[in-house]
Amino acid sequence: MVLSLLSHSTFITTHTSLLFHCPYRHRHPPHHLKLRRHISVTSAVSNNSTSSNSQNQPRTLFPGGYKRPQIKVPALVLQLNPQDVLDNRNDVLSLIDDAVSKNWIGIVVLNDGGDASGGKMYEAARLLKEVIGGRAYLLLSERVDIAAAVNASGVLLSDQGLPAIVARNTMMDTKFESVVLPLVARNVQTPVAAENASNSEGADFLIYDIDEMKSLDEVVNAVFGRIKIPIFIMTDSFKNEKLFSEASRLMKAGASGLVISLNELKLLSDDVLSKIFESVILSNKRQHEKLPYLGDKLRTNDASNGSLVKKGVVGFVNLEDKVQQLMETERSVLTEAIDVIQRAAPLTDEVSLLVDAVLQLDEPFLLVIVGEFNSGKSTFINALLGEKYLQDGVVPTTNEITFLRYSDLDSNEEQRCERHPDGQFVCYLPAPILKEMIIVDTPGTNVILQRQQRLTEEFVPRADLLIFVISADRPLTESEVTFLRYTQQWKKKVVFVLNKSDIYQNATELEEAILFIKENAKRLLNTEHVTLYPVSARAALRAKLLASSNVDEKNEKQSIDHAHHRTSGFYDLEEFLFSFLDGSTSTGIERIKLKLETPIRIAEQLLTACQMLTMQDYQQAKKDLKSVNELLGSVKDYAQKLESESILWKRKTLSLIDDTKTRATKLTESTLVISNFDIVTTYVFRGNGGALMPAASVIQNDIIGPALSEAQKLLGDYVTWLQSNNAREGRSYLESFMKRWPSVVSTENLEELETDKFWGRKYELSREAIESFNAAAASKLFDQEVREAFLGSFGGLGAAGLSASLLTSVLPTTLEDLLALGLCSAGGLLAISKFPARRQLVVDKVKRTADALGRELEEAMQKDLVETKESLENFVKLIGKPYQDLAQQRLESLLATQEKLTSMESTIKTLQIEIQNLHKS
Ligand SMILES: Nc1nc2c(ncn2[C@@H]2O[C@H](COP(=O)(O)OP(=O)(O)OP(=O)(O)O)[C@@H](O)[C@H]2O)c(=O)[nH]1
Repeated sequence: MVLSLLSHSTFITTHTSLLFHCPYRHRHPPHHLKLRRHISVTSAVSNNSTSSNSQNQPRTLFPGGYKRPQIKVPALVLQLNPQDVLDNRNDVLSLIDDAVSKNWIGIVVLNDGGDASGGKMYEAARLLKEVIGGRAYLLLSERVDIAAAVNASGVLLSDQGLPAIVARNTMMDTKFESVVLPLVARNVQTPVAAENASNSEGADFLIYDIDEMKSLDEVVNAVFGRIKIPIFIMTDSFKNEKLFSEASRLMKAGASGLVISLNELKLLSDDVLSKIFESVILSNKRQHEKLPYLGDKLRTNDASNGSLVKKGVVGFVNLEDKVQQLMETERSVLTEAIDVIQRAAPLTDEVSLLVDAVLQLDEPFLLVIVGEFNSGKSTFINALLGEKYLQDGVVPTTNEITFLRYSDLDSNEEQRCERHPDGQFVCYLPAPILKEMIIVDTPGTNVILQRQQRLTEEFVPRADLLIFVISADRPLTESEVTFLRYTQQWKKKVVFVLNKSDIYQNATELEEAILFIKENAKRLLNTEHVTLYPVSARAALRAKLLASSNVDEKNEKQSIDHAHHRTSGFYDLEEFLFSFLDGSTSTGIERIKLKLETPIRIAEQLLTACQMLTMQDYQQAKKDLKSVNELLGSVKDYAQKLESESILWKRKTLSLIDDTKTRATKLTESTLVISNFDIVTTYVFRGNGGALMPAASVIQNDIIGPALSEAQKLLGDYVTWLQSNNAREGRSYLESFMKRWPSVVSTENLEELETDKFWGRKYELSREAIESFNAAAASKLFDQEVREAFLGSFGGLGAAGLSASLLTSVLPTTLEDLLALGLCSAGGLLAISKFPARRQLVVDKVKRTADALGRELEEAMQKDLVETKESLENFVKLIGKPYQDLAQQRLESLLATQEKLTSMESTIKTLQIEIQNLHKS
């Protein structure tokens, strides 16, 4: 299950919420716009890090921070001047709309037009943006400021223009809510400039200006093969009649497309264009090479495009059929999207918005009336309905979202209002307009009661069209502006109603108010077309009521005439609404588009939010995995530390052995002296067996005995040191894991981990080694060696020879021994001359025995050390493994989620384009 780890109840649980951008967030808790869910997050570094992350929301979620816009290739880039747009706007915009809808044009570049003022460029850009929508990218030449102001997709910089990074950062600063990087393209004329722009600058695509077609070969060789970003070719040398062949040639050679002017666009027939594109798609290998760079998404896009097309969008003659088909496609795509969203963020509350919106696809259009309290919403709705169905008044009257639906009641029947189990308040009224649409009355937006305000805000995403009622006595208040901005987060279409316009003294006052609202709304909504109707809802209602009442004819006529002049705006608005309901008009198609787009926009927002959450989780999971790996890896450091500390223990042990060796050697040397008459005679005559001789007793009692017990103690301490070190480290690892990931290293799991084996383990080879060294046996051996040395030398001499050695009692050294013996007994000389060698043999034997013991101990100590280290490593691996596996799985599942979200976004985008092209069917 995707994010299954997140639901692991015993993980550290942090409440994380992700906000859609909400203008009210500083004023009250924006609970309505939270993507609420509980995320169980693990943090190895700090358990608090996640909660603080969630508070400082990252600006983005995509690797490297932002999502890169994808450039469709092959495509045409249309480059035009502001004046081109402004001079003949309707024709030009419709031409562009057409070309964009057919997918010929992927990018529109608006030049700064040389002497064109910023104002003109801004105006032209807004018009273009409006007509293009999300179907193609709009880039402005050089003017980063205007690009940011009109929310264009990016900028085209000249060869000498701003550095790409500066342009990108400037745009990003102004588009802080966007997770899509602005596009930065560069105009180049030479291969070197092209390479610089693509490599070091990081431009997204290039427009290559070729002076002469003859330099094409140079460009092909030096540029196309080496530069990976899309390159669109611009040249004056296209001859219209030859355009097709030249364009095909260039694109087959590797160009991503051509830059064309408005005039060229006018001349290019669909036929020519489709031939160019087909020939390129069929034969251009570079196209395929580019796909990996452009990302899998493009391929998915194409695939989903194809699938949408296959599903029958193309080929419908009848708009209704097409709408029906689109709706079905949309329903199935969105049902899948709901599934993807629920899996990606299981506790997302807002998914219900999408569920509702999908269910409502079949429902009539949702016309939602919003506005501040007391602006006249209820009166306005009553006027639309032609009856005083709703209460009006100066105190806030609407506390609930109220759906007004059509019902076939006869006029005598009571109107029926009921609260539905899902919390909706629905009133069934017999007003004819409700046959075509559902009107939704909402609580005023600046009410002191926050609940009502939130209700309205929450409802905004579901609206197909917002009627924003502004009261003439306070046109565009600050809170209205804030609310308006918020509606744009959901990209809602807004129609303004300036109500109570009867309070203006004269037409000039009214005109001024209209101008003021329109100008400000244009800026706020970033659109050229602001629809505003000045009305007097009260007068319109009165007129309608009068018309339907039984007053005498003369009065009636007077009243209606009187009302008419005050309510003409209202009739215009009604006309607009009726044309809106008529699918055969352009506003009617607009309504269908809006209706179809409502769930799409919700899905878009939810998917973006899910991407953010998933990215946060992904980063966290990566940190977790890194941290568990580090923790596991740190055992090696510990082992190294243990190893180096153990050297001291070994040194101590070896030096003890060494001391003992020295003392034993000395004793041997001092014992094996001929002048030790007593000793010699005792050894020679006592014969084998019996108690140890004094020297051997000294060896046993004074040298080996104490040394052994000292060594035993030392090695005992060493073993304890190893064990306690291991126990301490093991426990500390266990605590670390338990503290950070209590669910994984739970006490229950521990039993399974058989930690007893770890804790109960003893490392005692060294102690065993020393204990197996037998002091008595060693002393006995020494005794024998000494005796053999004496016997071998003196055994055959007899008493005479031996007595001669009396002389030597005063002579301390071996040489003197020999000299003395030589003088006294020439016959003994030969026998005795071998004595020093024998003595040396004994000494060497003592040394060898000591050295062997030293080596044995050292080896045993090393083995104990290695076992200790291994057992700790195994233990840590054992307790860390479940988490390591889990963290790894989590990472993989989050990656899979990201892929699904991205592919869903792509499918939805394609669908959205289909919807936006609806008017072209
Ligand atoms: N002068 C004038 N007053 C109007 C007009 N329309 C409504 N009013 C008055 O404005 C006040 C508020 O009208 P409502 O229709 O209750 O306003 P509302 O926006 O529905 O109020 P809430 O539901 O409380 O948010 C009432 O006293 C209406 O009579 C109009 O066109 N002209």
